[in-house]
Amino acid sequence: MIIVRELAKGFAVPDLKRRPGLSGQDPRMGNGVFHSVRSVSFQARPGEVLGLLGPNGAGKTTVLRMLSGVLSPDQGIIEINGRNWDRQPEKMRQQIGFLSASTALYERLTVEENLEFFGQLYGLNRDMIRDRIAELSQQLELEPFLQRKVLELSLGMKQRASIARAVIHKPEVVVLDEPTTGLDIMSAQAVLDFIHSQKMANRPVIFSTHRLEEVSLLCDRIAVIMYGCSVFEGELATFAGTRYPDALRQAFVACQHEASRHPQGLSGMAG
Ligand SMILES: Nc1ncnc2c1ncn2[C@@H]1O[C@H](COP(=O)(O)OP(=O)(O)OP(=O)(O)O)[C@@H](O)[C@H]1O
Repeated sequence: MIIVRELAKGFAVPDLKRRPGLSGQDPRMGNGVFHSVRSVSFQARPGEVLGLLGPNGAGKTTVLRMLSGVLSPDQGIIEINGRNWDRQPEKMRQQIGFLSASTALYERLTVEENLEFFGQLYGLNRDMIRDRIAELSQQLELEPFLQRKVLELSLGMKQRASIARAVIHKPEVVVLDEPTTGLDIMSAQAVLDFIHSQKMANRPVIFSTHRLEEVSLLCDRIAVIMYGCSVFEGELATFAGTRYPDALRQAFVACQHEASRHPQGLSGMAG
């Protein structure tokens, strides 16, 4: 189980007024600091899939980077299976499998060589790496291109190989930042099937997406983030009823309108 409570993260930014893409009413601008994430909370139990939703720039990637140990939070708690890891980024990396747009593979190595390399980095022995590659090859349909160099792969193949890299160490929690963005239908489906397989294996999965069909297909819970605050956290059905994905779209748009009306005073709504 992963519990995230009141995470916050700000970045020192010398000239906030000149930052592109920020609306004049964005309450996150401070004195030389942009408070990218102000207060985000959610949880996912074993076998639950949690969708992280929010408009561009809401703070989703920043939250996920804190979960992965890439960024340390200014405030808040990240607890995995009863232990608080947020001040131990090295240990956190062992607990979490994190995929983001910057999860890189060595282009001149084959997929299998990449997985062996990253498996060794995580301290897995030869047998463990072999078993894990076999398991992930099946889950992510990697067999046809395991022996191919990464530079020869399509975007969809690369993404599946990157996911395998991210979870080679069999983490407790899987965290995926927009895992299907830019993928064709078959590759996106392979990624969604993988998320489902993690759910079946009783592992919590947290993923961010702008695709509401994916949310309605896969998610048990959602966390909606606006201006760096979670404005809803709870079961999908509580947020949007059961008529997906139309009702979900309507609920999300209504939530965004409401948040834009008083962005300073956002407070969470638990479901
Ligand atoms: N290192 C940083 N320094 C300054 N500002 C940052 C930094 N990282 C993120 N931000 C800002 O924090 C805000 C939230 O960014 P983030 O990438 O977390 O949003 P997001 O919800 O993932 O957006 P998208 O859906 O477009 O991917 C943005 O305004 C972004 O420019």
